[in-house]
Amino acid sequence: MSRETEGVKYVSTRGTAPELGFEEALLTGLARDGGLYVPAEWPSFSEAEIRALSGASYEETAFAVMKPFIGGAVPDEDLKGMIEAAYASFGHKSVAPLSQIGPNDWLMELYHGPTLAFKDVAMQILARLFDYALARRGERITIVGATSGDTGSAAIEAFKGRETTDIFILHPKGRVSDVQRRQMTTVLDANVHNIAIEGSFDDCQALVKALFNDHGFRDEIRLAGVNSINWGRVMAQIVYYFTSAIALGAPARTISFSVPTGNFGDIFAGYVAKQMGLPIEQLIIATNRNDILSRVMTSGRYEVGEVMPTMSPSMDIQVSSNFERLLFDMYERDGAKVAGLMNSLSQSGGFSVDEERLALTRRLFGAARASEEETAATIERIFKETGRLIDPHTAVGVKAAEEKRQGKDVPMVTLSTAHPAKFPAPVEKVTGQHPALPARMEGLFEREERCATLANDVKALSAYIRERARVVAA
Ligand SMILES: Cc1ncc(COP(=O)(O)O)c(C=O)c1O
Ligand SMILES: N[C@@H](CCOP(=O)(O)O)C(=O)O
Repeated sequence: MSRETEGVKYVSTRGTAPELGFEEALLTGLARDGGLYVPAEWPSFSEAEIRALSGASYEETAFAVMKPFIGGAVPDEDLKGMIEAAYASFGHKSVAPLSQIGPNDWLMELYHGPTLAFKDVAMQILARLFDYALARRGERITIVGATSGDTGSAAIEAFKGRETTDIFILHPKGRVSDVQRRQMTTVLDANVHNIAIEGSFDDCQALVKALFNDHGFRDEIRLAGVNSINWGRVMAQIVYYFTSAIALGAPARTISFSVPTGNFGDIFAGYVAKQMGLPIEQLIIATNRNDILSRVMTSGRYEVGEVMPTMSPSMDIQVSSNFERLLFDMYERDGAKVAGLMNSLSQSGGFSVDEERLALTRRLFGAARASEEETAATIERIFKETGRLIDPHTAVGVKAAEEKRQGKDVPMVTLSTAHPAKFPAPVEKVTGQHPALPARMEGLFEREERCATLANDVKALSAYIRERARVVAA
């Protein structure tokens, strides 16, 4: 691994925004040319360095994996302190434990954080990194984020009450589960603002991007992002690919992962782990019937359609932000090419990927889509075979793993991205069992809710935020 990490540089996938250091990339979110920041180079670990992590705690591995992306921006002792604090509240001391569901099949339980979904793993450290940087600079920011349910609850939990930050979270009205909505709207801290948008998650995400692309507004409210457009989110998610692969025998063995996918952030973290030297055999893109990602892998055509509601609502997404980061690597980091593809996406709703580049990508990525019936049948089967309740997003991952796995000898880890109690209705319907919320969430359904409703209109949204954000432009 290169020890020369002092000045880690970040570049935009569209090639024209300024290169930034770690802290600026973190606070900037979306690049000013509309692209996403990625490190100028992927750091790499030797086999011996990966082997040395066997027996390390989650926190120790997190430090080793994230440090090369942070460089000198945070002194080691401070970073270690933030990592310890981030995971202290998790309900399992391994943070992301593995449990076996078949002879060579595993679930990685990513739902032991405060809001019961994998987003907590990154959000808990991200909030601390933000606070650290802002306190050092004596600055405040305004976070605006889009959620299909889980990012929003994790972000609100991580940023509530923080002096440095106001947070505005947009969710698609009526399209998140009751537990997800209440996890957001019952947080009444003065710096938290929930907004239900009359539209889909894609509309919410497009509104956030429009705010970022309005440079005047962006500078005025000191806009920052906590969606996976923010590199810090992806960075923190790389860690659990390392901990799980090492627990199952890496670097001596290769491991495959099936990843329930919507915005392509979580699976992109797996791709980065592979670039860093982790021996990953296969990464399976698991989608529900909003299957734009499985279609692009099969046909090469990325074509946006209507978002369809499913029992895995957090993945009801068509415009998948982080696919742009993969395209950047597929096109040898040619920012102009990526900008062209993204332009065609916004002008005509789609673009095509060259067949030869796709063929190379398919060496690592498989893709499968689970229908609603298949998702329900998988929840039922896993319950019958193992006595476990799994949530519908996890079920999509398990189904895709069954369909796409190559080689029975390679351990297959499905990312279990949410606790079943976040989506009780479909789980209870097929198993007859009601997945209970943990005791610490008792009273969630009795608490007062606070949430505004706005049309899918960027002007109305920016006016609403401007009135409430406490940041005043310098
Ligand atoms: C429970 C759950 N599973 C899977 C996903 C998909 O993750 P990603 O958007 O990183 O692909 C999400 C949200 O994004 C989620 O909330
Ligand atoms: N499924 C997500 C959608 C937003 O994705 P992100 O990873 O880009 O924040 C959610 O639950 O909000």
